[in-house]
Amino acid sequence: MVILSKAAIEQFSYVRNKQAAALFPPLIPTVDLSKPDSKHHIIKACEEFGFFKVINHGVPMEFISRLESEATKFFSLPLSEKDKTGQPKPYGYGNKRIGSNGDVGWVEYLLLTANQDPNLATENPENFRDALNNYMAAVKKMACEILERVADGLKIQPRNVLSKLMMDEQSDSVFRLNHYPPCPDVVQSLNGNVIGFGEHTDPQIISVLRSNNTSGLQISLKDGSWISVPPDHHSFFINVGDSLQVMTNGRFKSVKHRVLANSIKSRLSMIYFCGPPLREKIAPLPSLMRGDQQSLYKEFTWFEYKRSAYNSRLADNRLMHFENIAAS
Ligand SMILES: C=C1C[C@]23C[C@@]1(O)CC[C@H]2[C@@]12CC[C@H](O)[C@@](C)(C(=O)O1)[C@H]2[C@@H]3C(=O)O
Ligand SMILES: O=C(O)CCC(=O)C(=O)O
Ligand SMILES: [Fe+2]
Repeated sequence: MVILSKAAIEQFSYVRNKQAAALFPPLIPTVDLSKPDSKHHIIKACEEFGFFKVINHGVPMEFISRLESEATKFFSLPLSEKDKTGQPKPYGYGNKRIGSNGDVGWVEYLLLTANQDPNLATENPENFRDALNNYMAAVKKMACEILERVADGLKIQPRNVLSKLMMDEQSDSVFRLNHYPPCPDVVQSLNGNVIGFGEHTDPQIISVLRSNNTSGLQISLKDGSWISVPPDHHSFFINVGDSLQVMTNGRFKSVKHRVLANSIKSRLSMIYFCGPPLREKIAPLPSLMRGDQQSLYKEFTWFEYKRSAYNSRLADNRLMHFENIAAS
């Protein structure tokens, strides 16, 4: 067996990445929320990538930094302290295991409901809770604005047809803090990749992601190739989720994404998943359906979709079970 030196391994992964970058230059669409015409850019990005970056978002940097510092303090606690939060069922503190169907990754996380006061079992959780509430309120407002611009861009009325789902008191939104510690195995693995969070699509309407300046997030393009998303700690990234794919009858595609672990730097990300109320029917918006166009999906509620999603593995195609075969 040939044993490769570390330098040789690095050379391999450099060549691979260089080729990928040459073929697929970084082309993440950026939307400036301060621009009145941003709705057109949002629609284009949702159609082409199911993903875009948001600048001039209006979320105070102070809220972001405070939450980052509280989250860093939380993840620095001894494991026994973090475990007091309780295992994720689905909410709680999780370490390496993602969901309950056998997925694992180089990650620890805190998963919380976004609509109730977070249940934090640490000593003096007041500052953390306060930072979470301020951050979530500001991000929710921005997500609402984005969904209203989506409605405007799609020329559908009323403009809160999508945003009202996540603004509903009973919306089933989720908040997640992910911490990816530096991973020593990255340099030892042959292709230089260790999975932090395996490939998947998010089940909700949209997800609003912010991370520190450590790379790792990748999105899959329509041709199946992966591109790295350059980190930007001042900006947010929006993922189209499965529910929005259905509501647009497939015009927008939920973006497949994953996170690769980093050998040197830790990554901290915070994601707000905008979910509808459990009772909500998830179906194509009638005003988007032309003539005799049929729904690509059978009718289902968010409760039904969520139940099915939480019984699936990360990489599964969750919408497959809800496709309307008669329409294809
Ligand atoms: C493996 C799983 C984790 C997940 C529930 C699931 O069974 C399949 C969907 C996963 C996902 C991906 C996006 C979000 O991070 C998440 C909270 C969600 O709503 O769906 C996770 C779920 C989880 O970690 O519990
Ligand atoms: O941590 C990240 O940057 C992304 C994680 C993710 O996709 C998720 O939690 O659903
Ligand atoms: Fe995700």
